[in-house]
Amino acid sequence: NLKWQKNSLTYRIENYTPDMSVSEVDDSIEKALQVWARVTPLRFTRLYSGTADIMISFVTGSHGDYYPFDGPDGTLAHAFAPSNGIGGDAHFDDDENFTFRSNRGYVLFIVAAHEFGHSLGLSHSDDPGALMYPTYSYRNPDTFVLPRDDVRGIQSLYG
Ligand SMILES: CC(C)C[C@H](C(=O)NO)C(=O)N[C@@H](CC(=O)O)C(=O)NCc1ccccc1
Ligand SMILES: [Zn+2]
Repeated sequence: NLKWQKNSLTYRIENYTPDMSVSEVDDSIEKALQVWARVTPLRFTRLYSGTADIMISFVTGSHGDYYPFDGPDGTLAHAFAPSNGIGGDAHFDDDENFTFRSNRGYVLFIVAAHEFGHSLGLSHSDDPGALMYPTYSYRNPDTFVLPRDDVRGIQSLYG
């Protein structure tokens, strides 16, 4: 499944990292989804129970899929391409220090926006300025604008 066959998607935040407040996590996740919603017909609805298309969790080490996390740094998170079941789900390595906007630690909004790119069907980009470039670089969440390469990529799927 290259992409979702529907424009209305649901998400659920299953648990929280101790690194930030609940409202900071909620805000980071919501803004990360809006990054993609703004340039596509996609719409996201939050669920507080049951199974959502995009299940979001903070986990460490082995956590029930075949891709155990690796402690601090290295892999920060992973997400599964569109499909039913684990498809779309995003797991964040809670051995990282996630932050709301500081450049100490990893800005959750930026990591989440990258992961949701995968959740929607995007692979990594070789454009060093792209959000979907394989490695994290700090960007100010207050001034973040989705780079052109990412707009092109997502609109080739859902434009
Ligand atoms: C092979 C995968 C599982 C590596 C994994 C990733 O790309 N997740 O989407 C990851 O955590 N990559 C690191 C970089 C690395 O492991 O070398 C990363 O910084 N990912 C988060 C990221 C990347 C670019 C922009 C924003 C966030
Ligand atoms: Zn990635």
